[in-house]
Amino acid sequence: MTQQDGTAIGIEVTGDGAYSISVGRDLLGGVAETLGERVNKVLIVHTSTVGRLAEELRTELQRDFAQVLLAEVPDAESAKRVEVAAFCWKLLGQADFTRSDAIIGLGGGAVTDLAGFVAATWLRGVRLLQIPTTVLGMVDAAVGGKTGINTAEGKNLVGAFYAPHAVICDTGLLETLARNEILAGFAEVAKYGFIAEPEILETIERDVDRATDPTTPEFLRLIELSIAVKARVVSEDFREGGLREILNYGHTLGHAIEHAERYQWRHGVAVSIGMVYAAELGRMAGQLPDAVVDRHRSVLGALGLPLSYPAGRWPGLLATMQRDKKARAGMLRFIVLDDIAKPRVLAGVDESVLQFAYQEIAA
Ligand SMILES: NC(=O)c1ccc[n+]([C@@H]2O[C@H](COP(=O)([O-])OP(=O)(O)OC[C@H]3O[C@@H](n4cnc5c(N)ncnc54)[C@H](O)[C@@H]3O)[C@@H](O)[C@H]2O)c1
Ligand SMILES: O=C(O)C(=O)C[C@@H](O)[C@H](O)[C@H](O)COP(=O)(O)O
Ligand SMILES: [Zn+2]
Repeated sequence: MTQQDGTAIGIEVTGDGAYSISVGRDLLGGVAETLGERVNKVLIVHTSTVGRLAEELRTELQRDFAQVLLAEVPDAESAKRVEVAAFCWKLLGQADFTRSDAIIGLGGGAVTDLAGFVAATWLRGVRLLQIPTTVLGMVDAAVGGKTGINTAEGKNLVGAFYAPHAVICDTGLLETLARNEILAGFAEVAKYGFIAEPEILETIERDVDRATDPTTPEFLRLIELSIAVKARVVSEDFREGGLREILNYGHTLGHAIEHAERYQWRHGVAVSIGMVYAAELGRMAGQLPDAVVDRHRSVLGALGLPLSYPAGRWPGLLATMQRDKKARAGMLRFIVLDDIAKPRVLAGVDESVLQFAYQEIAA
């Protein structure tokens, strides 16, 4: 991490398609420069919840670029549909967007996943600038180059690995974000604590209110620590050949819960339950100590996140998990911990053990 000009921290993702993630406040004045001179036209993909911000950004960018268009898309998970991607492709086609033009994803993780997918697929790839406006987008969705949409069969089943040109995380944009959205984002922050960075867990345990208040130094530190873990992993394994799978901690069951809830639940909320399940599995099928399992419940509980799910839902969840991207030849794979910051893949576990672990989180 390098301090840039006193206001922004720069975190680098290295390897093919290297890019920089800036974290700080009042950073949107630098968007035009970040996009670069070769860009001619810009499409800003956003939802109505950040509509005013999108308008302001458009006005600002019109000084530097020939054409700046807005694509307002449906809110939250409804944005991650092929029909919405097609709507964006249509706008790009009608405005004659070429490979020297650019797309901005401005919004939560759902918007940045969609905008990233549209950028990856339009003309097989145009410049992408991600400007996340949620905690979850800043620490996770917008910063790692995984893009995608859902299908009727499951979550993120269509997508591409596509590196952004840059990511700008302006924490001032979080001022309008609802408290429950901040806490949902903290599920992914806690995930980094469990898989890699104990300081994150200690900071939440010390004072959860300060940790989750976007105006405190503790909050900023947690955002930076989280992005740093993600950047380290993505730099080493952009296309998820191995190491990157650890970022899916809690997601095998989490994605199945999102599917079961018809995507009406927030991603982080589902992942919270998924992490408690993964911890129980790590205890039963691995060697995770009881105290660490308890710590999952205390940290996630302190964040006000759910820890259990109805007992009768197991058969449906199991069927959905078989379609998880980590599954190989019908064999389910989970990320479990041997201890804090010691993640590994667990594969080929007997279904009875999977169900037994589920009983521990069943409401
Ligand atoms: N690509 C990845 O690596 C990755 C990682 C994690 C999550 N994700 C995806 O991210 C999505 C979840 O992202 P999310 O939690 O940001 O949810 P989201 O995008 O649905 O946003 C949550 C809500 O906050 C609103 N909002 C956004 N910014 C706001 C602001 N500044 N002020 C007021 N309201 C605002 C949105 O309109 C929405 O209603 C899921 O689809 C998940 O699969 C992707
Ligand atoms: O960046 C990654 O890699 C992750 O797994 C991050 C997750 O938090 C994220 O939800 C991701 O979209 C899940 O990936 P998927 O490949 O299982 O859809
Ligand atoms: Zn996630």
